[in-house]
Order: sequence, then structure tokens, then C-alpha cells
Amino acid sequence: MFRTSIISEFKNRETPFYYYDLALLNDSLNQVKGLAEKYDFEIHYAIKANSNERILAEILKAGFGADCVSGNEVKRAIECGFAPETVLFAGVGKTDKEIRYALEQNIKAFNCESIQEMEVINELAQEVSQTAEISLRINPNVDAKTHKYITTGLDENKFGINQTDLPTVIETLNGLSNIKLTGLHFHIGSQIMDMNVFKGLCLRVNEIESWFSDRGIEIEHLNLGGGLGVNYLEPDAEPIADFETYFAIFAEFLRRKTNQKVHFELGRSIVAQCGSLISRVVFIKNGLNTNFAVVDAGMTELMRPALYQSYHHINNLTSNGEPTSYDVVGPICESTDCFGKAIKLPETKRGDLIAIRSAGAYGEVMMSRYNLRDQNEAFYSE
Ligand SMILES: Cc1ncc(COP(=O)(O)O)c(C=O)c1O
Ligand SMILES: N[C@@H](CCCC[NH3+])C(=O)O
Repeated sequence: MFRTSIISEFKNRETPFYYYDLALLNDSLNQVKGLAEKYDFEIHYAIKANSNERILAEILKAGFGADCVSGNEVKRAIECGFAPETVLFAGVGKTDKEIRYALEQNIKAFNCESIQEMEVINELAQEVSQTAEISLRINPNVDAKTHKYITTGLDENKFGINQTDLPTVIETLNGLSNIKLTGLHFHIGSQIMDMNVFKGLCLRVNEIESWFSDRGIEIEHLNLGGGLGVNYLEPDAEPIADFETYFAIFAEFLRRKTNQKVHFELGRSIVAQCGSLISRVVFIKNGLNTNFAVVDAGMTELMRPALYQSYHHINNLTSNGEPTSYDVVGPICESTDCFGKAIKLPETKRGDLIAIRSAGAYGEVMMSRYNLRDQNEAFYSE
């Protein structure tokens, strides 16, 4: 959890701030690296989960590539030292400017999400006399059994190309000489805890791959996206995600042809548990039916509870008083600015430090300046 020496360091800093345990990050990275080598899988870290440069430096050292969802993420990856041939560019709404930039950088591949996007990439690649590699992001209609806001692989979702459009895709591709289809890409959602979902995904991918090979189309790359969930309820019980089961499922159920490369785009599972949002209690306020612990972090620093009603474990780092129930709320002018209701904490007082856990993924990257909030520097331990 948190060493006393780290808590002493927290006390001297202006709150709120993100704290990252880089040793824990490296434990996760080493585990992923070992399994990727064992199964001959290629990992592209999904930068959207956390694009903090210090975090990216550790990920780069582990030898992973990058999965990006905007021109600026491609730029961040390249500026931080990721080799362009390891960078993938996904996203349903890539603009011409972003596509041109990615072509200029000679990135590995575009994960292409619509027929019109294929045509536009072809046209822009032609302008600069290039042939762009593309993977088709296919919507496999597999239920990720996760929060509906972060489900991406059902027919009703905006992501990817529907299977019914595949004949038109092939017909269109035949007329496009500046793009080359090399891969199939899938990503069905995030924070997936039911491992059977990944088995279901493998079986659907096998069917779709066969559809292509039956038509004489050779697929060099299969990209299964990310999605592996983490234990938000008990971060100390499971600081490292269950990478072993996750990769073993793909190794067992994905039908892979000789020489076919298999890629993953993991985000949350790599970075969630190494990050905490550290905040100070500003006031304790007794409501009619509840005690409020008003802290100096808000939904502007960590939006997940307000956006998805998601649970983040909270520790009081400076009290060991009697367990007491609090609604832990932020200072923002919104009633959804609440980190947890009826949370049992040791008796809490003004000035106590609290840690909002499992905040390393989709935390810092989703910060906003609403209410003209300050943004403090993150803090790291090795
Ligand atoms: C295309 C794509 N790949 C990878 C990821 C990373 O997912 P996760 O953080 O769940 O591993 C996402 C986000 O959900 C995504 O949209
Ligand atoms: N922002 C989401 C994850 C979205 C994943 C990107 N498709 C979260 O905080 O859980």
C-alpha cells in the first residue's frame, strides 16, 4: 500500500495530485512482457489510458508499441520515442489533418473504422505517393458484459465496420490502390472481468478470419484490442491484473495461422493500479442524514465516478480512528461530484490526506479545467 516515508512526502505537497508507483507499474509491465514473449504476442500500450510522459517512458523501456486515437496521441508517442513502425492509429473520426500527419510519420497501420475512412486514407496516401497499411476494425457484435458506456463491440455501437458490410468493403478495397489491407482489428470494450467474454471474442474472430481466407484474402495481423479489467474493489488484493488468464485464453482459442502476428492494445490493466489521486480533506460537514467529507479533489481530477458511477476504493492515509461513514465529495459545483457514498473511513478530520485508488487509467487524461481548477504536478516513486 503506502509506505510511511511516502505519506510524509505527500504531506509536503500541494494537493490534489496524482501519485504513481513506478515499481508497481514495472511489475505489471514485466509480467505482460514475459507472457507476450511466451506466446509470441505484440503489445501496443493504449496511450489514451494515461499519456503522462513519465509513464510512457517506462512503457517504452518495456519495449511495447503504442495504440493511439488522435493525431496528438500519435505525436505524443513519437515525441516520447516510440518507433513509428510500432504505432497504430484507431478512431472513428480521424480528420484529414490527423491522417496526413500519421502518413508523414510513416506509422505502422491505421485501424480503419468505416468504408468512407478507407477511401479518404487512400486519397490522402495517393497525394503523397504512399501505400498505407490498414487493419479493418470490425464490430463483432460480442457483448463485453461491462458498463454500457464503455461497451464498444455491439451492433448498436459507433465503432468498427459491421460484418454485413464486409462484401462492400472488399469490393471497395479492390478499387483503392494506395491502401493495403494487412490486418483485422477488434476491441469490444473496457473493464471486462468475465474471462468467457474473451473466449467468445476468439471464436467470433476465427469465423471472421475464415470469411476472409475463404475469399483468398490473407490476413497478416490479428489485433484483439484491450479490455482486461482490474479489481477496483480491492486494489491491494490484486495490484496486478490477471494477465496470465487473459493471454492464456487467446493462446488457446484464437486460431492463428503460421506467420500471423497477434497484437493487443492494453491500457487500463497496465496502468490503473499504479496510480492514486491524493487529496486533502477541506471540511467535515454534517448533513441531515450523512457526514460529508469535502475534499480538495473533484470530478475535474477524476471524472470516472461522476461519469460512470464507478467505484474507487478510498483510504484515509493519516487517521486510524474509529470507522465512520462519510459521503466523500469534491468542491465542484455539480451534485455528481462525489467519490463515494456511505464510505467507511477511520474518523476523518480537516487536513487528513486521502488516497482515491486505482486512478492510474482514465484519470489524469480525463482531467478538465472546469471551475478554473489548478492542475498540480504528479508525484512518482521508483
Ligand atoms: C481501440 C481501443 N484499443 C484499446 C483500448 C484500451 O482498452 P483498455 O484500457 O480497456 O485496455 C481502447 C479503450 O477502450 C480502445 O478504444
Ligand atoms: N474512459 C473509460 C474507458 C474508455 C475506454 C476507451 N474506449 C473509463 O474510464 O473507464
